[in-house]
Amino acid sequence: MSDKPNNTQALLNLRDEIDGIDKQIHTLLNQRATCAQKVAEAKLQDDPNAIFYRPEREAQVLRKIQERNQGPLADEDVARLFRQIMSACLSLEKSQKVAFLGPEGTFCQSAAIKHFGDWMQSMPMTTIDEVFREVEAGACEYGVVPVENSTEGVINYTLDSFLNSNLKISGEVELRIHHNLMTAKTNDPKNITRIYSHQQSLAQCRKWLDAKYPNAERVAVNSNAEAAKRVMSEWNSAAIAGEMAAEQYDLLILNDKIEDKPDNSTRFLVIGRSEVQTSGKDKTSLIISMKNQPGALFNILKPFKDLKVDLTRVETRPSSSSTWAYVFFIDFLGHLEDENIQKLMQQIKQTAADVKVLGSYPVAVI
Ligand SMILES: C=C(O[C@@H]1C=C(C(=O)O)C=C[C@H]1O)C(=O)O
Repeated sequence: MSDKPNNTQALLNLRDEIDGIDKQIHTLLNQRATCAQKVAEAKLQDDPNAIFYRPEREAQVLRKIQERNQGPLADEDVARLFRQIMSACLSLEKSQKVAFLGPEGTFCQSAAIKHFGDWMQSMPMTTIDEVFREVEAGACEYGVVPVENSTEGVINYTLDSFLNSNLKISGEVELRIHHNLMTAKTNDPKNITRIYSHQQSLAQCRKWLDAKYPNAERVAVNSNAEAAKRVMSEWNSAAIAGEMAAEQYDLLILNDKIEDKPDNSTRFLVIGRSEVQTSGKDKTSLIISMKNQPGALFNILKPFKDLKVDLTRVETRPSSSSTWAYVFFIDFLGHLEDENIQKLMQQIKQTAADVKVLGSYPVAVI
């Protein structure tokens, strides 16, 4: 019998129990990974050009995890763990190249990692247009682009990119956005006279900046990560960016969570070249151009009411075809394969001048 105090023996016994559980988890993880490899073989037998990433199936797995979770781990935490397990399993089937609005350290990269896990190959692009082009050209399987922020509203450039693209929406990611003021570790905060960030981030922190740095010059750049890169070499500058950018560029966070609205979040879209099957809890996005006649908008929206389809977003954008003409970006709950959505599409196509389906995809799970 050990002469150590009783609680140490209890501790050792519990650690032995954890070792036994880890052994089981380890065995099961490799069993699961072996299954995923067999799924990949089955996919290839069915179609030599098989698509390995199946967003609908991943959404179903994550929903089941959350539904049956008994704790003590929180539902979202367990789902994030399984997100990483699926990411590792998918990488055994085929590594996924994912383009995002870079450079390294942007919230867009954080959204890509949240959705695809750590095993995907993230490829930073300079502009949203470049993300679209990389996926269209087949250089990347998927792309992640920002589409709306809870404070600043919709990101028009992303919507406009869909007007001239054949890409489909494969998924959506919601990310809580915390902005931080950061600077090079060698800088003296008292010398800050210029603050860099994306124009959306400057706008989301406007009140804080007005209060703390009313005289500092505010310079909008392509992305928050680019802002972080710049201040590495400027003694009198600071950047507003995410925690990931501070780590990426070894910067000192002077003030954290400086966004004016506490629930500040950004929604990102996952874009790809193929359609997504139904997951059981989906969303569909369309671009609709209307005939220029009285009641045209009413005629477009009436079928949604009649068929009880839940509209989640309606945005208007100038049409690229003619001056003063508009198109509508419409999101609603349901999948194109659903019976009531098929009825809805028939009625919309009768009244709209043109309908472009951007895709049906799972509602964001985590
Ligand atoms: C195993 C599969 O392939 C991939 C991996 C998945 C997983 O690890 O659960 C789920 C969907 C796919 O992205 C599958 O399609 O079932």
